[in-house]
Amino acid sequence: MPSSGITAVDAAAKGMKLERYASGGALLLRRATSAKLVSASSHLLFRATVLATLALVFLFTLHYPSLLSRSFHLSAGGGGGADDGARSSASHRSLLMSSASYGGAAWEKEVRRSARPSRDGGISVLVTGAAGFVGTHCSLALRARGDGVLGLDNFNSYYDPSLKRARQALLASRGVLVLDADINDAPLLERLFDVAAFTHVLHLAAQAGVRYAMEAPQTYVASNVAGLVSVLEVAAKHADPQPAVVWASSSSVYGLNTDAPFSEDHRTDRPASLYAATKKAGEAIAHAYNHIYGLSITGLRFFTVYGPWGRPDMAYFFFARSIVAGEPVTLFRAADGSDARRDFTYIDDVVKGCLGALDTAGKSTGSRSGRKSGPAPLRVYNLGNTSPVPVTRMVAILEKLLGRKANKRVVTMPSNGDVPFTHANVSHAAHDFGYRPTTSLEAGLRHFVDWFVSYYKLDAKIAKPAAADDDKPAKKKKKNKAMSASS
Ligand SMILES: O=C(O)[C@H]1O[C@H](OP(=O)(O)OP(=O)(O)OC[C@H]2O[C@@H](n3ccc(=O)[nH]c3=O)[C@H](O)[C@@H]2O)[C@H](O)[C@@H](O)[C@@H]1O
Repeated sequence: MPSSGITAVDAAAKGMKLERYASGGALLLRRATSAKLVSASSHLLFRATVLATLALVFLFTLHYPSLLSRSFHLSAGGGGGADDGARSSASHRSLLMSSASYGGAAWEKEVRRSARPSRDGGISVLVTGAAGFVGTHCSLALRARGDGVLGLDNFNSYYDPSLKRARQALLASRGVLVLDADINDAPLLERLFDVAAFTHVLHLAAQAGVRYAMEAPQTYVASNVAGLVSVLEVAAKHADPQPAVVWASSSSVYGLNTDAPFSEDHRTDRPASLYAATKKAGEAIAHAYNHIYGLSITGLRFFTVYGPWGRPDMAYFFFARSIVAGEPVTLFRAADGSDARRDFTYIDDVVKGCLGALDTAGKSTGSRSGRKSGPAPLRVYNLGNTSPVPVTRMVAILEKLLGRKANKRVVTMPSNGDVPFTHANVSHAAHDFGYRPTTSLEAGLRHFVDWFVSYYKLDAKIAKPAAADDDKPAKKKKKNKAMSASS
């Protein structure tokens, strides 16, 4: 009988192991409980796991020290406007998405692959703000014609980062890599220039938005001033050879200028917002880097760019949302009672302007040694539509396309940095690289609404007019009782 007094059947039933040993002729029964075995093996497993984790952390820290600090940059920087939770979770996700590959051989290979042109004579462009609105469209267009494109974006939460992620996915499907990285991360920028021979930088990363500058002034300085300097520093002093830089300035630099249409020769010393002031500062900074380091620099003054994959912080975009949701839209009227007007410019026209500017940029003349062989190009161009439209008209077009009336509230323009009108003269861009905007606001907003409805899956909610004629005034439609129509 077993010395324990427990039968084999009982033991089996209780999950015990019975083992028999012959020792000195006596039958010994040794009992070991499953619990003990499990406990012993999990201790071993736990120790092994801890050791392996420590070893991995040690190796990781040795190989990717900059990544650990980058996670701080990403969560501390950014545009703001959304809660910190969203920002830090976006940063955390960014870290996860990039940590596997930053800095290693596989990462370098991917960077080179994305930056390499696929056509003879193609250019290689580092696009900052590549997951932004203009950045996405320019990157796609460059890629489509066989140029190399490597994108950077910090995916901040100034507006919905999931839209930026969707743009990133679209770019990835076309072979364009967009790294989670901040333009103020100078070591990373240097590393990129060591890995890939960029011929051009299309610098579009910025803190955009005129009115938000009153809420978060420091983010404008960090992105539009410090960030620009960071990019120009690397392009001027580290890249070898120096690339040509094309960057996004803004129509807002014309500020309180009253001469119209706005020409590049007009005054730009009266900005109406901090946003405009940082863009104006950028133009002065560009002058200095061109002068000292022989960097070829082109500033593009964009005029209220709109279209598919656009920015949700812009009026046409959030007006569309409000119209669909039946929420009020607030329209600003100039102090003299006139409607505010904008030279709304369609994204495809702007993309042509950006590519034209890249193609005609001309070479930088400086080198790492700090000497320049002669003067380099320094240019600035308006990229507008040349036909300002009242904001009230923009809303009327949206109403027609969405098949719903807006619930309008008209107020006198608050003192928020806005200017009453913009109007571009584009003769310099037309002369130098054949820039000719061709898209009417009606046609452009139709493309936007098509995208908007499909991206946000609004088809069921919106009965779009079958074939609205863009250029004729809206026909009277049956009033949908569910829609509010006060003005
Ligand atoms: O052209 C530019 O340089 C600038 O264009 C836009 O700035 P903005 O023209 O002010 O564009 P929106 O914010 O979309 O405003 C468009 C118009 O709608 C008006 N608006 C805006 C918001 C609102 O609630 N109500 C309203 O009537 C504004 O006064 C303005 O006349 C961009 O937001 C800037 O980043 C860009 O640099």
